[in-house]
Amino acid sequence: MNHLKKLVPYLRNHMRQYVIGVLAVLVSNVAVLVGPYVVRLAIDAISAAFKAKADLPNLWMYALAIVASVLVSGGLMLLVRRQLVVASRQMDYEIRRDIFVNMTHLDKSFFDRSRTGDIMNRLTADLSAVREMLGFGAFQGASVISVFGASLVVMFNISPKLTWLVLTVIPVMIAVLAFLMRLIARRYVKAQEQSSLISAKAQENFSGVRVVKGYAIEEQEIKEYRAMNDELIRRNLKVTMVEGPLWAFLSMLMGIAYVLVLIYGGQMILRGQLTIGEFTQFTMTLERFTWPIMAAGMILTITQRGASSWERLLELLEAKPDIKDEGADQSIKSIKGDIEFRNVTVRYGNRTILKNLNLKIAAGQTLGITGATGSGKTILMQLVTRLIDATEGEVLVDGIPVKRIPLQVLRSHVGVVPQEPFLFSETVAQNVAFGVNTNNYPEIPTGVSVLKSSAPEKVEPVVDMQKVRWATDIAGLTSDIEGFPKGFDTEIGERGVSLSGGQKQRTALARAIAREPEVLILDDSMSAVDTETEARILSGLKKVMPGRTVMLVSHRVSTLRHADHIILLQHGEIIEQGSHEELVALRGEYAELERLQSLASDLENEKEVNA
Ligand SMILES: Nc1ncnc2c1ncn2[C@@H]1O[C@H](COP(=O)(O)OP(=O)(O)OP(=O)(O)O)[C@@H](O)[C@H]1O
Repeated sequence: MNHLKKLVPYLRNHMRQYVIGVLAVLVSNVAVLVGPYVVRLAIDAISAAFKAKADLPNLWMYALAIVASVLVSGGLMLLVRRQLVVASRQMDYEIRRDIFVNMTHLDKSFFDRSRTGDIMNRLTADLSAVREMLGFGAFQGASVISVFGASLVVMFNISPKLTWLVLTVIPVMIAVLAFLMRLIARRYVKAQEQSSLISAKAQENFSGVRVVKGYAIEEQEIKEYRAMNDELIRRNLKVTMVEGPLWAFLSMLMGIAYVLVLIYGGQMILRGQLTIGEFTQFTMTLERFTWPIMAAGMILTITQRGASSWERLLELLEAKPDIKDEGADQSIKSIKGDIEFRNVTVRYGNRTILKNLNLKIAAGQTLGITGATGSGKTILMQLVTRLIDATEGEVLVDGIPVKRIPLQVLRSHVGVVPQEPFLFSETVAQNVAFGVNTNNYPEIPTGVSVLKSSAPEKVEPVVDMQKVRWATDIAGLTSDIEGFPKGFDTEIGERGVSLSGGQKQRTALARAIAREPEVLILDDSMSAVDTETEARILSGLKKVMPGRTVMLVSHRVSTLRHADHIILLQHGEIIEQGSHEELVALRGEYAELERLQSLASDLENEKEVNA
């Protein structure tokens, strides 16, 4: 329950709404009890008139008093909803906003470990459970306490003996509730975990729909999805199986209390210890009194669910990035592009990915990197933007250890085109202009009430079409775009489904070029582009990006020969390095690669000629 304390800052922001809401609940519930009291007065007045054979009292006054109490109580309940339910909606937003902001600062390793579907489930289902606890739960909780207290006072006032009789069933109820609630909480968490797995499965199936269809494994996926849903139903039923008997048992206990009151209360009337009016008021109040006991179970369920869900959300809200910006020298505003790897070793567990690597790239140089799959090429690139940090040794940019350069500065001056491009569901132009002019977005405040912070100004993304066109020209994409139905304004579906692999890669390349970065990293990012187009793009790049450092990963010798210096990685170590000519002359692995690729290319040309 310690983690619930972490909700306090959010609640504190809405203190006024909670105070007004809870006060209104109290007054409303006291007003409700006025009804039975007026009924008692009316019945006793009628009985007295009947006994004295006098005229009937004016019943209109009683009726009006009952209507007035109902109106006051109903009106206040409306006010309660406006305060507590509105506050819970606002906190729902505040928590979601804070989680979103925190998550955008987490690094790659967190997302490597997490499943998107699970995160989405937490941000929807778990957040709803927390909202329900903060709004409906708080509202009902305040109601339960006030109705319970006020009815108890009224009942004691009418007859302490009858009240004690009713109270004999309470300890049994509390014991049963306490036992079953713990069971419900455990089973609820298991159901939520399964629900997350299902969301993750659906999300992966939809994003990977081409693989699923390509392998014709729809039936298998449907079967697995069904089995997972069956398990969810089973787990939810296990929750219901406890909840069902719980309500039945509580109703039975309250039924017993009613029977006791009827028998004993009836005898008290006959003995003249209680008037009929008092007895009626007692039973009517008892009806109100039973509600909190029954509702306590529901509120505990809501609270248990909310608390378990909040714990799951805290994992997102409190996750800390492994790569931190502390110790950065904030006076560094830009970089030039000299890169050095000094005795760099990278390990994952006991696997060594890069071994004591030393390498220098002067600003403006193009470094070619090749090596078998899994030899550590991508990891080497990721060290430059600090997507990961070296386990041992140092990476330096302009002679400064990367840890001392603010992350924002480092990353905004390095353009990365990853192996698998990711495009957003926006227009081609917006996708290319994605990383340009991001500084004019106001920072989203966190940890503050939505009521106190003004809504962030709407910043329309300004697309500098001249720059976009310049970038797509270099990336060899302009003629493709002009062939699209709406040119640069063509919407790209989720993950760019309407583009070919090569077009997607070139869009990602144009995006990196548009930022005019000091360092450009191309991680095998033109594998789907034919060699001729690639050669054109690379020589175009050289012309427009003089003085900029390029790191070029490729398996193609035809690509690598554009580099000033080439390294060949094997199991995380540089086994050969030099210029293209030097490496060919070395007659090592690189020369063998070149020989095989020229042979393949000659064979290809021969085939074309014969055809
Ligand atoms: N998060 C991780 N945890 C554990 N091992 C990892 C992680 N990321 C990468 N590796 C491992 O590090 C090694 C190097 O990976 P890297 O992606 O750098 O290979 P690569 O040379 O770029 O290969 P490819 O040409 O196939 O892209 C691989 O064996 C990979 O399995």
